[in-house]
Formats: sequence, structure tokens, C-alpha cells
Amino acid sequence: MENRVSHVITTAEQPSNEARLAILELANMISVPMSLNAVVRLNVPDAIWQGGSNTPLSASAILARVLPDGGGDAENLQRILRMLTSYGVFAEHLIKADDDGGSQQRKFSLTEIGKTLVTDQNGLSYGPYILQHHQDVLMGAWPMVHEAVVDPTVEPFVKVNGEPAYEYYGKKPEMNGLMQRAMSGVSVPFMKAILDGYDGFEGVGRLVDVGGSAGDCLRMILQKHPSVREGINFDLPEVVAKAPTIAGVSHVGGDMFKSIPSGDAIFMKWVLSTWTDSECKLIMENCYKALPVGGKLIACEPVLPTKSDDSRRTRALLENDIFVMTIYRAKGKNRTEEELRQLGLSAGFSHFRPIYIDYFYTLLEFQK
Ligand SMILES: C[S@@+](CC[C@H](N)C(=O)[O-])C[C@H]1O[C@@H](n2cnc3c(N)ncnc32)[C@H](O)[C@@H]1O
Repeated sequence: MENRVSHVITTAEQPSNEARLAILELANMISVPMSLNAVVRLNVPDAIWQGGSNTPLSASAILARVLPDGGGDAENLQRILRMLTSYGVFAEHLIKADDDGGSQQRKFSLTEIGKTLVTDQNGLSYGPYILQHHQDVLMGAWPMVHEAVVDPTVEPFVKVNGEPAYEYYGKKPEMNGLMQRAMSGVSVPFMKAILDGYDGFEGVGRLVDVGGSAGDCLRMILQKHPSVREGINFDLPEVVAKAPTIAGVSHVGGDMFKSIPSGDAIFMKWVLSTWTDSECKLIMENCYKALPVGGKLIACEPVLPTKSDDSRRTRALLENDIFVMTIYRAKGKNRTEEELRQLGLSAGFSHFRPIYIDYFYTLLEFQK
């Protein structure tokens, strides 16, 4: 009897209204990314944008554009648009209807956030990144996040799909293609932002991009800095096989854990966070070997703040950290500045300089 009593959980107070609301919001949070995925799948942002007009449209007018052959349920589309309006993706316009019954029509346009999902003249947007994250094989890993705590030797993606994510993508050309489009969509706006504020490519003749995917970063660096005569886009063989031809860039297939082509400097964006500390050390040692004395490894990574808070930046970085843990490596991670500095030191780099230009990625110079 006494034992049973000791297991009864007592709470000192009733949770406040605010706390009950907050936990219900969190419990229903899956509606947000899945609705975002739905509007990208349905091409809603492009349908509203229509060459830049961004004219507010009703859900039925949007539906007529995304399903030109007819059909579909405008009310359900409106429910999705309303919810995403509350997350700042769409702006809602309540417009008095022409009849004199006092009824209002609800119309939607794109906000600054929504515009990131519009396909640009180069076919890029943040849409493929959203689609890439919500493919069935990735989604299957999410109910297993707790397993990364119980057994961190095997990431949830592997538990569900039997092999690591990059190997899995490598066997599915459509997944590799989506991954490349996702990376291009995220990297091109980032590169535009940093190339104006960073001068570290000056004096570099031959630049190697490790894990360069479709080669967008190199293309943009070469355009901005003509003194960089030669770019080597180094990635897995099945990835570079699909990369487009870029003037001044050679695509080289290989494995960064074995060796990395030599260059005056190495660029490496969004690679370290998907690997464990010992794997990062190996990649960075291979970078070190490929550089001359004084040469720089210029990495770009999401860098965690030391203190947790509820800012959009901290949340974006911490949410991405759990994505890495679930999909790529249970012990791959977004790291703090100090953790990255220590990794560089362990691989032999004597100098380290973090440069904060972008909100999400930090530029990290490691000098040999
Ligand atoms: C998160 S993506 C980043 C792509 C690109 N740097 C960007 O930021 O847009 C990581 C890249 O690392 C590549 N990669 C994974 N394993 C690799 C390996 N063993 N050797 C070389 N590249 C690898 C992937 O194919 C992928 O293109």
C-alpha cells in the first residue's frame, strides 16, 4: 500500500492557462511543417506570386491555379493557409464582399517568409529543402528520436531504413536530385549574402569545395573573385555525376574520409555538422594535408549559441541539430564556436577566426 502511494504523482498547482495553451501548441506542432510541405507540393507560392504581382487571392482562386483541370477542396486549402498565416508565411486580407449581407472574403498573399518559397529565374527556392526534409524515408525516422538517446551508435534513419542517409540517397537518383536542388536553394541566397561581406578568397588561385554538391558555391565564388582561376567541386561520385558544367570548375568524385584534392584554400559548407567529432577530425586532417602552409580551410556551419533561448535564430539552429541527430548521425551535431575551434586544433590548424555575417551559418577560418 505504501509503495503504491509513493508512485502517485502530485502536482502542487494546476497548470496555468498559459502553460496549458503552450503545451497544446507544441503537441500540435506537426501541423506546421506538414502544411508547409503541402503548400510546396501544391505549388501555392508560385500560384500566388504569378510573376511578382502577389495579388491577394481567395483559396478557391489559388485552387483554380494549382489544379487547372478542376477539383480540389478550397475550404481545406483555406484551413491550411490560415494556419500558416499565423506562422507568418502568408498574409491574410479580409475583404468585404460585394453583396450587402456584410460577409467577408478571405484572401491570401505572400509575406517575406512566403516569398522564399517562390521559384526564381534559375529554378531555385527554399521549397525543395522543405520537400527534401519530408520525404517518406526521412519521416519514418522521426518517431525514433528517443532511440538516439537510448542507443547513440545507430541513428534513427539507419534503424528504420537499414543504411546511412547519404548511401541511401546515392542509390536513388530522384533523392540525390532533390538533395542537390535543396542545397542549391539554400546555398545560393547565403552565398550572395556572404560574398559581399567576406574577403577571404582574395589571393586564392585554386579553391577546392569539399562536399560541394552541384557546385553552386564555387560558381558564385569564381564569378565574384576572378582571381580564383580554378575551382574543384569535390563530392561523392554519384553526386558529381549529376552536377552541371560550370566554367572554371572541375567536378571530382571521391571520399573526403580517404583524401581531398589539394588547393590553395578549401571551402566546406554544411559538412562538419553531419559527422561525429572523430569523423570531423579525420575530414579536417585530410583538409590540412591538402593545404600549403598558411593555407585556409574556410568552413561554414550552423554554430550554436552557448545559452539556449527562444529567439528565432536559436530555435532554427537547435531544431536543425535534432534533424542531424535523427537523419545523419546520432552523434553528428551543430557545435558551439569553442567546440569547432577545438576540432580545428585537434586536426593541426593553429589559427581560428569565426566570422558572423549570416544569421544561420557562421564562417570559420582555420589556418595551417
Ligand atoms: C549538407 S550537404 C552540403 C552541400 C553543399 N556544401 C551546400 O552547402 O550546399 C553535404 C554534402 O556532403 C557530401 N558528402 C557526404 N559524404 C561525403 C564524402 N564521404 N565525401 C565527399 N562528400 C561527401 C554530400 O553528398 C553533400 O553534397
